[in-house]
Amino acid sequence: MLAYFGPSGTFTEQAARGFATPQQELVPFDTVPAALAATRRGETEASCVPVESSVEGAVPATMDALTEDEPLVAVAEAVLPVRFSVLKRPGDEPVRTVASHPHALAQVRHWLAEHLPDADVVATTSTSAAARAVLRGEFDAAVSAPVAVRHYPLEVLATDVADVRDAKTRFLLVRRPGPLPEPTGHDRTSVVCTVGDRPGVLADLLAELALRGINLTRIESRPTKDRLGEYRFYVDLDGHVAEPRVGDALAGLHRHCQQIRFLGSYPKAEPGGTPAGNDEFVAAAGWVAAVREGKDA
Ligand SMILES: O=C(O)C(=O)Cc1ccccc1
Repeated sequence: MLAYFGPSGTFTEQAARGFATPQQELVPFDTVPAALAATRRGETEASCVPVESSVEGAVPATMDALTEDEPLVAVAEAVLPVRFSVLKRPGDEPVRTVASHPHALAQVRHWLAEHLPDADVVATTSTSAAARAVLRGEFDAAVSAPVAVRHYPLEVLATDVADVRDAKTRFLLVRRPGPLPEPTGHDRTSVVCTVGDRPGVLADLLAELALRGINLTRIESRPTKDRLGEYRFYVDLDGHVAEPRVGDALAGLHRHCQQIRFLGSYPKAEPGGTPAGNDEFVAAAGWVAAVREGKDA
């Protein structure tokens, strides 16, 4: 069974369908923490959750839920193009309220200002939770994934709605810790670093990557929630922990962090980034090993 952030008809469901094996059952959960909790309890083999949007940045609910409680590790990622459909109940009633996930609302602000300027905008847990609520009569319209209309008998008011063309969202498939995916030469590694309050600590983290030629693809801070001004850093970098340079860099991060959590090494969904170029690191590690054994100098 594969858990996903639902209910039926979310963008996350589309991503989950891309990950699922033909015999794997997909199970929707109304929140990201609920989906992840089912995987932590072992009730589902894996969870598919949204992690990052090219327009709105990180999905805080996912970042928090991956850091709190028992560790889960990403084994795959997917990147989906995001365009919205606006759905309403059939009929001529005016649209006074529009609902959706905050990331969706942020991506259609201009469209709403132009086409539904008087409507109140309401945040829901997901885009399809908004469609479901429209069907129940709680709101008049929902900003949804185009597939939502297959799940909810609503009328399409508009399609292809997006203030930003070519918007994309990245999703992760996470499991309980176990064997890692094999390195492909085109991987991403994610970690969360909790650091103490001292001058230069962030520069120390970045130096571990820079001096090994490792490309940083994302760094985000989130409050630890323990004390005002105390943050965690979410770091995504090019490469796989099995590569000597990445392993060395993670060991370096570990030395600078009060806490560090490994969130996975997994194949990147899209081309780009720096090529691995690991040969000199492998050669160097081999030389050190030989020196230690007294076979080289
Ligand atoms: O609510 C959904 O459908 C999701 O999967 C989260 C989301 C919201 C907006 C854009 C992309 C993903």
